[in-house]
Amino acid sequence: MTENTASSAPVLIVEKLCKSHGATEVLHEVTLALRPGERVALLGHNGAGKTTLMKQILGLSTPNAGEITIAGARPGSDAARKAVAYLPEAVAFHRALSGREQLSLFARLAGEPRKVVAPLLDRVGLADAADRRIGTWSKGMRQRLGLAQVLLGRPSVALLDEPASGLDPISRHELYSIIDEMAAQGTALLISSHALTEVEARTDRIAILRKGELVADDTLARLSKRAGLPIRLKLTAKDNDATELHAELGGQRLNGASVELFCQPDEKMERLARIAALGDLVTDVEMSPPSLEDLYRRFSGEEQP
Ligand SMILES: Nc1ncnc2c1ncn2[C@@H]1O[C@H](COP(=O)(O)OP(=O)(O)OP(=O)(O)O)[C@@H](O)[C@H]1O
Repeated sequence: MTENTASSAPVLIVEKLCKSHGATEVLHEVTLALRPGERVALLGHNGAGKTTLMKQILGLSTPNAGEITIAGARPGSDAARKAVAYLPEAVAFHRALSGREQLSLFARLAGEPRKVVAPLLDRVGLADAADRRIGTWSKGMRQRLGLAQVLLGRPSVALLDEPASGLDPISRHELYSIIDEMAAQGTALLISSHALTEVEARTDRIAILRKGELVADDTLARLSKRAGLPIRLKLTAKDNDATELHAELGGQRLNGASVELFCQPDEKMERLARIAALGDLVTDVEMSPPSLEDLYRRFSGEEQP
């Protein structure tokens, strides 16, 4: 997130958006705003409505109620189409074209000069494969070409639907560094994902859709606080014998050598002071705050709040 992000006006505003397919309501009063440079993870179970929300933002489908504004424009208008870029979950390209030909075509459609194509192919790691037919490429390579297309128009808003799917660990790492670069240049990114550990470290905010309703939209730290999930403390005992430590502190013994305790964030310092007072009975303390996976379970309804 850029430094002035917090003070700038949102570039994407979704207000009380409702969408039904027949009698089924797929999105219910979804409200969400993204400021320039923000990276927001959009999480939710299969069928929660993530792709449907992106389609409404793109103007590919019309909502039943509510409003969307992209850089001041309505979805589907020329101004909005210029401002927003989309990487679909399954990227499809012309298999007979080479990567360079396909991206050149996109550049022409976007009104960009041909000279932007080679540096972009290089940026997404496709310089060597650029002149081979896309039909011979792996899924990960096609995904990278999709990312080059997203970068092409220097969009104000980028919607990435499962961008890491099909990518190997190194490519995933590169993907997130491209996402960081786009954010640093002011693009607001909405990134749908099931890869919780990845988005935990690489996004500024977490939005969770549950059966079409937005049940969480905040930073990981604030969501943790709101959920009141406990912190885990794992203590290693002197001489790998946890008998005395367990008698002092209670909790759960692990392999006879460690003790596991859970406490609320506001009890943490008091617990640590008590542990420190035990002197060399404790040789190590590991502290783990709740992970995004724990929070996701809580907010997505796998576990009742
Ligand atoms: N054109 C359509 N007609 C009828 N139902 C639809 C249509 N498009 C989506 N749906 C339904 O809307 C719900 C939300 O689908 P959506 O694709 O938005 O979910 P998602 O969160 O993107 O899921 P996934 O993680 O599996 O990609 C699903 O129950 C889906 O079956």
